[in-house]
Amino acid sequence: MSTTFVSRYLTTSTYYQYLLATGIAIWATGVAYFVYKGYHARKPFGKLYSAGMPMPEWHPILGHLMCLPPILKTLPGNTQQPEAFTKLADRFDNSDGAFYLDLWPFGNPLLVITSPPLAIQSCQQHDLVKPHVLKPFFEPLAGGDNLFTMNGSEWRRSRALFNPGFSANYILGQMSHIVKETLVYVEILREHARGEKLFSLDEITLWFTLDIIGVVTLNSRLQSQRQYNPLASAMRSQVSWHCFDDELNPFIRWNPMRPIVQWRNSRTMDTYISAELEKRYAEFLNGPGLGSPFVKNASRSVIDLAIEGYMSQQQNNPPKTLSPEFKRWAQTQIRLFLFAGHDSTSSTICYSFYLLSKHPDAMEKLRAEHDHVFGKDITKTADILLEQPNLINQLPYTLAVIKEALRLFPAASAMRGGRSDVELYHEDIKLPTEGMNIWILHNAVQRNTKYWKRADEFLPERWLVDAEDPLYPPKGGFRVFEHGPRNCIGQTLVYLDIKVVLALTVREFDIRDAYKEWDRLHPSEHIKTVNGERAYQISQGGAHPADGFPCRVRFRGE
Ligand code: HEM
Repeated sequence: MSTTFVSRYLTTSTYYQYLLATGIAIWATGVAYFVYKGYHARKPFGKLYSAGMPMPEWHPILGHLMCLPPILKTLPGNTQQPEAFTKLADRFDNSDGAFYLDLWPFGNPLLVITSPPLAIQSCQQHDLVKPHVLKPFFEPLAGGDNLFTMNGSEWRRSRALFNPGFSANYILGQMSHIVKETLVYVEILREHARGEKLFSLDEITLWFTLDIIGVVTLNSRLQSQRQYNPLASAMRSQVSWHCFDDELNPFIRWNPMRPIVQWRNSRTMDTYISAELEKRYAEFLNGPGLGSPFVKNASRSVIDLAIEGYMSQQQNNPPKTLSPEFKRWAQTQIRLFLFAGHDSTSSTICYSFYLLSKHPDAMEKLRAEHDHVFGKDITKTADILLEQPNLINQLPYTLAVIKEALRLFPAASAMRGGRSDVELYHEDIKLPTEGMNIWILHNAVQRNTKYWKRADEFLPERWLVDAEDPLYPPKGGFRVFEHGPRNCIGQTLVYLDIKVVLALTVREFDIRDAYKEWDRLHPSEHIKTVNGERAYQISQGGAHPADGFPCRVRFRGE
């Protein structure tokens, strides 16, 4: 009996020793791997630093990790990363155009661009690819490689396929759909005005922009402003569960529920889109070719263009059902359009209302322009727009207001992958780009005081003056939709959409932020402004106004 005891004891002890040794070996391998990766991550920055390239004080072990905490301390906890980077640029010399940033292991190697000439070089003069780091951001939203993240011939083919759906003429032809959805939005604003309640403007606007992009993409009404729609709800849920690169809270970053919820949302979106694809394909097969270019007023919605592209590859012998590969591809593109098409537009609508409410003189000019173009009877505006959609192109001041909102509060930015044979020229310095993710920081470029006069002021007039006027926008300074081949495919829709919204709302309502009231209801000691701005931008898909833009709306004159 005692022998059994000893052998068991020895066996158990050996087992624990084995376990301990394995643990130590794994830990040592992990540490060695971490050191190896760290060394290779820091090495290029060491060279750049020694060569005097623009960057904050760099440390061989910590890189730039210690630069950010003092800045983050001065900002609200949820502010978007670009705010911290812009502030960082103010803290060292030689930083008015670009600077390198080494944030490993919390971030990828960055070359941050803050000046128009360098942005032009990055996106227009060189044909640089979209880098891999964009993929994890888009994966939960689109479900795979998509028009935004693709490169090379795959991207060229897809872009050429979808371009016709976003031409100025075709988008203007969507006026009746846009007015229809906007009238629902206006009715919801009326209900809020009657109810005299505090509400989130961003929230109701997001559902509205989803309904617009739903029509443009799927050729069918989602009606998510008024009722539950599985696709729209899953997309909004996916955005709200999205984890951003700058998320430091480990409980949010590694929330075990996230993959489950995102998987379920993905499945809901794919199932919905798959059914729409099947339905539309059957209509194509059985009907006169609804999306056919030979049919007058043919639809060029994203879904129809995708199916047309598929059919054109079938050599006059279309199969009875869509192939699984095509369906997978189309689902991904459609999900991307639904996300990109609603998220940033909503934010811009909120900021347009916000800036107008802070600048009564601009609001007065805007209303005068609408009175002049549509007449003083505001009940007729929608019908006038339906009868003469072209009138929407006769609103120069309205367009200037929207551009100024986009300049001051850009909802997105751009990124390109650097290359060993590409250097950017900044004054007399050559900036190597190899191994860097070149981040064109629209916030910083569009407020760069070296190029823009009165950069932080809301001045719609700058979009209406002659080139000799000091206020005139600098070349390449307005990048909100980027320039060059990878520019935003949806920009015409954005302008049309927001112009219609303003035309149908500003003369009926006074829309004001209610941040003071919100802060009274949600007291906290935390910092709540960025450069004195309470409606600062946070990452939530694209950049959105903090706290969903709490707001109150009243009928004008009440
Ligand atoms: C205020 C609203 C919007 C802003 C600020 C915005 C901004 C941008 C920017 C900056 C890019 C280029 C990114 C880069 O170069 O890395 C882009 C690309 C893109 N946008 Fe938008 N966008 C808006 C609305 C829309 C809408 C309404 C749609 C859909 C109809 C859309 C669909 C896309 C797509 C598909 C791309 C990728 C294009 C390509 O690479 O070929 N966006 N957007």
